[in-house]
Amino acid sequence: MSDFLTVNNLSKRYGTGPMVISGLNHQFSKGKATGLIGANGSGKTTFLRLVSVTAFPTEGNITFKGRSIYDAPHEFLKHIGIVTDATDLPVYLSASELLEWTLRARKKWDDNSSQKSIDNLFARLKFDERRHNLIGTYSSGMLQKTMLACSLITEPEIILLDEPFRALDEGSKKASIEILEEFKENGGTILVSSHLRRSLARICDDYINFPVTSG
Ligand SMILES: Nc1ncnc2c1ncn2[C@@H]1O[C@H](COP(=O)(O)OP(=O)(O)OP(=O)(O)O)[C@@H](O)[C@H]1O
Repeated sequence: MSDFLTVNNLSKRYGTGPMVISGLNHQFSKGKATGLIGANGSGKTTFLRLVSVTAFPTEGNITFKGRSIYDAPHEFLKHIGIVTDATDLPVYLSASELLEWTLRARKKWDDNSSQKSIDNLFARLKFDERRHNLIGTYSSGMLQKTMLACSLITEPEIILLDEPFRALDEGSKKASIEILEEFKENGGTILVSSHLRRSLARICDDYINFPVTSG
């Protein structure tokens, strides 16, 4: 689909600093995964912030189904799941409670089936009984699994993943990739960043390379 998620001549600088992203054009398609590849500081996280409407372009635009995502951010964000590089999850909830809260906030909670869906997703991600402990006690891998589960549980159209495998052990990484492949097979779109191209080889259909700019 040509008019799904489109990046038009996108540029971003912070304040009066150098351009971090310059004139980027790209079309993302349904059911495809795109790797965002580049060295540290090349602008991958900045690009994901622009797509998640937590930063705004200096020039250019991003459209979703023909409409600027900056015109109606909440409408757009209903369709999005996000795994960021931040770890500021609510420390006094458990992962299980956070997913319940997320489904209720999106008005997708179902008394009959939602708890089972949450338990199944955590089991597939190899997240054991500690998912019922408070998030404040979690390791970095457990935080990453919590965010991944949170991004998937609402069945979004697009997921944005910033280095989603960084803290995962091999078994959990393999399990996560299988879940992401299934998400794609069901028509989901994935934007995933990494500084290591080979870590994305199994799921990505194409790539955007982010060069480091010196100003
Ligand atoms: N809030 C900000 N204010 C000013 N400059 C910023 C801000 N956030 C990022 N930058 C700068 O923008 C550039 C790109 O940073 P960004 O975090 O997008 O890169 P990245 O490719 O995600 O890096 P990494 O792989 O290390 O996470 C860097 O030079 C960084 O210092």
